[in-house]
Amino acid sequence: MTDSLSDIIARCDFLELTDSASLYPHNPGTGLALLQINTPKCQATLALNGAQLMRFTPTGGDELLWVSPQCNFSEGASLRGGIPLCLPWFGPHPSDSNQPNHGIARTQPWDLLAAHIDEQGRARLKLGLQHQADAQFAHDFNAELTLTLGDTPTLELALTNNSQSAFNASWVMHTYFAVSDISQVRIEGLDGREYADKVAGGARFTQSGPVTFAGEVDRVYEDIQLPVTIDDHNRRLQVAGDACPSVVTWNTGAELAAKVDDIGPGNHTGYVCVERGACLNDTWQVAAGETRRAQMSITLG
Ligand SMILES: O=P(O)(O)OC[C@H]1O[C@H](O)[C@H](O)[C@@H](O)[C@@H]1O
Repeated sequence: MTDSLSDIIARCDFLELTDSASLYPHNPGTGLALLQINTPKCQATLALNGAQLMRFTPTGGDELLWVSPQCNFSEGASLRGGIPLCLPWFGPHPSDSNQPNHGIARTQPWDLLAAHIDEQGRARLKLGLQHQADAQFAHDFNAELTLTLGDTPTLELALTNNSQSAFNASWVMHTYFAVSDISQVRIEGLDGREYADKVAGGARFTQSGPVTFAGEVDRVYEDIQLPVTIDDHNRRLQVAGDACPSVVTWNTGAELAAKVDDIGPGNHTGYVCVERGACLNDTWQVAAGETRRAQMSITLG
């Protein structure tokens, strides 16, 4: 039998159950339970809704992640900020436009399966989601997300096909990075690579130089094996992936931000999404009974 959430929290003095009303008092929503993680190395906040890391602050350092001032903290909502996990499809559903964008994992309650401090003083939390075949996704699967929170965060995904036949799964770890000003941000490491431009209906272009943000940018790069770097004037962050060949770069720009309820006018300047996963031509085929694994890590420098 697995331990309950309250058993794990009672055992782990670095975990504390809190809620969005306490941590985000000005945000909309009916309220959401949040888990606060405090260790000598970092302070972090996790929503069990979506297994979504909302905040990550290295001790003595600056916050890594952005949460929209309009993020709707409600059960079953998609939370605008932090690191949503889009799974088992990225973007619109491949065949049914009535299904939600970006899959079902980000709006489901996940179970906290285990938590401990490892020998290097990092908090490790394992979360799980069981899906039974239904109208949204016609295969049983089990997803596990393991967060390792030291001076920097690492996220590992394990996806197991529990059904009798293979399925396709596209997914990304959709990180909202806090930036000083989007107009100053450059994403390095994609020069010369082809991308699908979602702003241009998926037309393909070749990246020239770093990605910059003078308006809406929504691009998917495939088969990227090396880390990409976010240069934000004040700091540089590396986003590395193991078995995360796709990179998505996204910011609404001013015009679209004003139309998106949970972003709002002017709020696009504070974030850049640099996402890693497997989508478009990198989509996973997961055989019956197979487990696929991937890892994303974020480091300074
Ligand atoms: O509004 P959401 O469903 O959270 O999607 C937010 C964005 O996610 C990704 O970055 C996609 O590439 C964008 O096309 C999408 O607009």
